[in-house]
Amino acid sequence: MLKVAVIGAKGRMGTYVCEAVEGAEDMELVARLDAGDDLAEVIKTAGATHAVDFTTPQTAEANAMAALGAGVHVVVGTTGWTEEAYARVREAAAAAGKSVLIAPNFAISAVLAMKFAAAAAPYFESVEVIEMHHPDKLDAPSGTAIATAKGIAAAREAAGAPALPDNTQTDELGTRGGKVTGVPVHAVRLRGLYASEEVLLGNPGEQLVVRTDCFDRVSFMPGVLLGLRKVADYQGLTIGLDAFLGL
Ligand SMILES: NC(=O)C1=CN([C@@H]2O[C@H](COP(=O)(O)OP(=O)(O)OC[C@H]3O[C@@H](n4cnc5c(N)ncnc54)[C@H](OP(=O)(O)O)[C@@H]3O)[C@@H](O)[C@H]2O)C=CC1
Ligand SMILES: O=C(O)C1=N[C@H](C(=O)O)C[C@H](O)C1
Repeated sequence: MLKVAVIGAKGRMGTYVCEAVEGAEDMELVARLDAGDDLAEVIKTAGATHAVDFTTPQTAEANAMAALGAGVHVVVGTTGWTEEAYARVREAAAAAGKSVLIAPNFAISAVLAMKFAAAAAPYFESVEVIEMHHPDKLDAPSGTAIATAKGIAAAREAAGAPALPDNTQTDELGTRGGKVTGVPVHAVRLRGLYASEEVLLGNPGEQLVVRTDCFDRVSFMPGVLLGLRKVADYQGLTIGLDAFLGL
């Protein structure tokens, strides 16, 4: 039986995660943690084996460190990570002998969209990413868009694809988007939307669109439960759910 502590339990995602863990036959929800709680103390006292974090880009690293310090495996859905923060968590996980999964997106449609976009990217002259979210989101661009752009850039580099064509001479307002590893990323914040992403790939006379839409937070729950079930099987830090899906 996995004994799970949920960090950010009162949040939009945390509420769903608590419900999903409570509904899983092989899991027990042993702690609900929020801002102001002594994470390490509560996690230890509750006898947790695993912690899940859905909090804020400003707090996720410290929370992961506290959970590792309390001796549990950690699954993180919070976005806004830097390469330096990944390195610090990788080191802490190795020192603690525990495993960590940090995944920018737990929805199968989004994980596959990232894979499909990377697979297609070397075959097109142009690629741009448009992510569209609810306006309560704290970070832009989304963690998913950053991971998508990095995957596209890596695939193009491995294939020896040339730089993306763009003859823009002036863009004082930054309307050509932010460049993530050279790939333009555009962020839309619109009431009524939840979480969508489109990757536009263009060649002379043709376009491919890879699109994922999450309409409800329930879409992330199978991935979060899978992450909890599998994280201990993978040593150290894993970034992205794709490894756990055999992708
Ligand atoms: N990987 C994925 O598949 C997904 C990732 N996300 C990411 O998850 C994160 C959370 O999103 P969402 O649930 O919408 O955000 P919310 O703002 O709804 O929830 C965040 C929660 O974290 C709590 N919190 C803040 N600081 C701390 C802290 N130091 N310790 C413990 N709890 C704290 C907040 O409490 P309070 O309000 O009291 O400050 C709040 O309850 C975001 O980074 C988002 O991008 C979202 C969806 C899917
Ligand atoms: O904040 C959200 O809501 C989401 N955040 C994640 C991200 O930044 O990619 C995943 C999903 O898009 C929902």
